[in-house]
Amino acid sequence: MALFGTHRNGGELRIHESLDELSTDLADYIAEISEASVKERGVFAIGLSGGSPIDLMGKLCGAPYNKTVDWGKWYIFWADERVVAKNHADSNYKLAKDGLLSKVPIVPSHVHSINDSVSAEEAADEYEFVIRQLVKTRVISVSEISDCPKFDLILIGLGADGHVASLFPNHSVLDEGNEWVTFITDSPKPPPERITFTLPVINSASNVAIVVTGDSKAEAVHLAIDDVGSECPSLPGRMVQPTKGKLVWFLDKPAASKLDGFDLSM
Ligand SMILES: O=C1O[C@H](COP(=O)(O)O)[C@@H](O)[C@H](O)[C@H]1O
Repeated sequence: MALFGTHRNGGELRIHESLDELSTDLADYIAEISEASVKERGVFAIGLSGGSPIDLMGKLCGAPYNKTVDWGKWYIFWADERVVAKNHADSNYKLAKDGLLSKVPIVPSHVHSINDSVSAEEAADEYEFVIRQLVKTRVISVSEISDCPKFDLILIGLGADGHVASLFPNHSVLDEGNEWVTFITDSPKPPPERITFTLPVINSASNVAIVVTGDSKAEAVHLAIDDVGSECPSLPGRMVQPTKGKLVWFLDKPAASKLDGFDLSM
C-alpha cells in the first residue's frame, strides 16, 4: 500500500510499494487532472519530459483510461527535449510517441514537438513562440501572478545529480528569469544540445509531478525534499516549488529510502 505524506513546502509525497502500484496511481492522477482541466477550460495542456516517467505513464494506454480519458482535448508539449532527430534513440518525442502518443487517439496537430533541424538556440526561440501563440488563444492558460504560461500539468523526472527537465546543477540556465524556453549546448548528460522550460515556467504550472524511482536517485531525493538547511539550495529538484500550483512527488521505496524518517520496513 502506498504511503502518503507532505514535505517541507506543503507538497505531497506518494511512496509506492512497487512500480506497478506507482504507475497505476500516476495514471489515475493524470486522468483526474485531465478531466478537471477539460471540465474547467475545455482542454488539457501537459508538458512532458523524458526518462522513466514516460514509461510509468504507460497504463494510460490501456483500460479504462483509453476509453475514459478525453484524448481529443489533450495538447502535448515537452518540458525538455534533446535537439536530435525525432527518430533518434535520445529523442524525448520518440520516447513519448512510442510509449503513449501512438497508442491513444491524440489529435496529431495537438502534439507540439520542437523543430530539430535548427540550432538549439533557434529551436528554443521557435518553441517559445509556439507556446506564446497558444497562450494567446488560451489553449495554455496564463499565470495570474506572472506573464508565464500555466500548464495544467508538467510531468518531470529527477536525475541522480538532482537535475529536472534540462536544468542541471550549477548551470547558469537555473538563473534564467525572462525566457520561457531556453537552451543549453553543454549538457553534462548526453546529448549536449537541449531545450528546456525555465524554472519560472515550471513553477507557474497548476500541477507539477516529479516521478522518481530506484535507489540511484535516493540521495538526490533526500537533498531535494528534506530539510537539509543550506546544504543544497540550488539543487534543481529542490527549486521546483510551484507558486500557486500543487506539487506531487511519486516515489518508489528505493528512491525514498534516504528520506529523513523513512523506514523501509513500513
Ligand atoms: O536527461 C533527462 O533526464 C531526466 C531524468 O531521466 P531518468 O531516466 O533518470 O528518469 C529526464 O526527466 C529529462 O527529461 C531528460 O531529458
